[in-house]
Formats: sequence, C-alpha cells, structure tokens
Amino acid sequence: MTSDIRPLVAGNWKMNGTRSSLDQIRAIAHGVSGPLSRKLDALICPPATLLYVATTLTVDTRLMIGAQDCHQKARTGAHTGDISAEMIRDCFATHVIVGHSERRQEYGESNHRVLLKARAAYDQGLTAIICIGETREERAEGRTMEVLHRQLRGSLPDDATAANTIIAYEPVWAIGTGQTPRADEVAKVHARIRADLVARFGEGGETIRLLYGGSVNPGNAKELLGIPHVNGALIGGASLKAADFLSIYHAYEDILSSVEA
Ligand SMILES: O=C(CO)COP(=O)(O)O
Repeated sequence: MTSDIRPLVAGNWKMNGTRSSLDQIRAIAHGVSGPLSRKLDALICPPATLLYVATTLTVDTRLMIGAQDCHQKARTGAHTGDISAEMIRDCFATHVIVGHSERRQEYGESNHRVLLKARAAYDQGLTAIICIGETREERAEGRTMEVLHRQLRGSLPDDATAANTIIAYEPVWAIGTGQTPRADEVAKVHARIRADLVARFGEGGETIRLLYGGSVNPGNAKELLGIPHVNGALIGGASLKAADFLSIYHAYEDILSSVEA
C-alpha cells in the first residue's frame, strides 16, 4: 500500500444476500466504526434488493454502501431489469462497481460499455469502482500487462479522478478459486497500473485507489494488503460473513502501524 492514499476494504456480495443477511450488514457497520475508521474506509455492495434498507441501517455509521452495476444511461428509460446511477444515488448509496469480470463475461460488456457506465456514475455523483483483470489463458500467454493496459485505456473516462474512480485489479482466474497471484506478481501489476494511470492522468493518477480482488480471505489479507500500490481489497466470498470481513479489515491495524513506525 502507499501511505498517502487512504485504504478501502470493500465487499462485493454478488448475487447473495436476503433480508436475513441484514444482521451481517449491522455487524460490519458496528465493527468498522471504531478507531481504525480514522485511517481506513469500508464499503459493502449488497444486491440491489437490499440497497435502500442497507443505507438506512448504516446511516450513522462509517460503513459506506454501494451497488454492483448500473446501466450506461444515467437516469431513466425503457431498459427492463436495469438500474440507473440515479436510482442508486436515490437509495443513498455512494459507489457502484462497473465492469466486473462476471458482467464482462456473462453479458459481454465491452470496455466501451464499462466506460459509459462509469460516466453515468460520475453524472450522478457516484464513485465508480472499475474492474479489470486477465483470464487464466491470457496470463498463460504472458499477455497480462497488455490486457490490463487495454482495459484501462478503454474503460476509464478521460475525466476519471481519485474522487470519482477506484480501480480494482481482479485476475479472473483468482476469483472464487482460492488461488491468488504471488505477492511479487501483485506488486509488479499494481506498479504498472499506477504508472499507466500517471502517464494518462498526470498527478491525478497518483492518488486513484488501486484495490486487489480475487480470493482475499482472513488468512492472506495481511500479505496482500501490505503490498506496495495495493490500496485496499475488493472481497467477494469472504465479505458475506461479518467476522471474516472484519478480520480482513483489522489486518490493516498492523499494516498501518508499521507504515507509521
Ligand atoms: O470478484 C470478487 C470481488 O469482486 C472476488 O471474489 P472472491 O473474493 O470470492 O474471490
């Protein structure tokens, strides 16, 4: 991690969570509202069905709530089944994930569509968490950096800033598999993403948060989150249980105190 960027621990609940899961949201909100919250942000992205109730439950806490996707049209229209950035804002959510590999794969979302979705998020004052990542095949062919460069160039609007954008590097082969890249590989990729952002956005690119996602769990969090240029995590499975999410969140206690020492 880089000491001058405030880290973020974020959970993506994907297609999980019903009303009975609200206890987990409550417990997470309680757990992230202690002294560590002065140095660290926390976000949960529940399914859209729980969005409004989740923001209502967490209104006076340090836990932020985000959505998992939005339509590329920011406000309203004839798009059956879709949710707009305006609707997300109307639920008092502050963030939205766009371009997750599950959406890129299941719905054929292109880089350009992801860019339009990010713009829709900006239009409504939301922070877009833009996901990029290589597949197992692309990695095996040694094309990781090329793929990430193309995704970054194609998915990020020209007016991306540290205030409206977070990048999540999620190797597709690491999602839900229990496999993660080695620490030196994550370090190399994040350094390249940072360099890419600085080349395009200048000084503004230096402070856009870079999250790592893919099989982050309480056992590997300290190692992954301590890597240079890793400014937090986007957690899938391990964010569903408050105890696991909070254990990852608390991995930052040691990391932040060693940075300060
Ligand atoms: O896709 C992810 C978060 O967006 C990562 O999922 P897992 O943590 O379950 O591997």
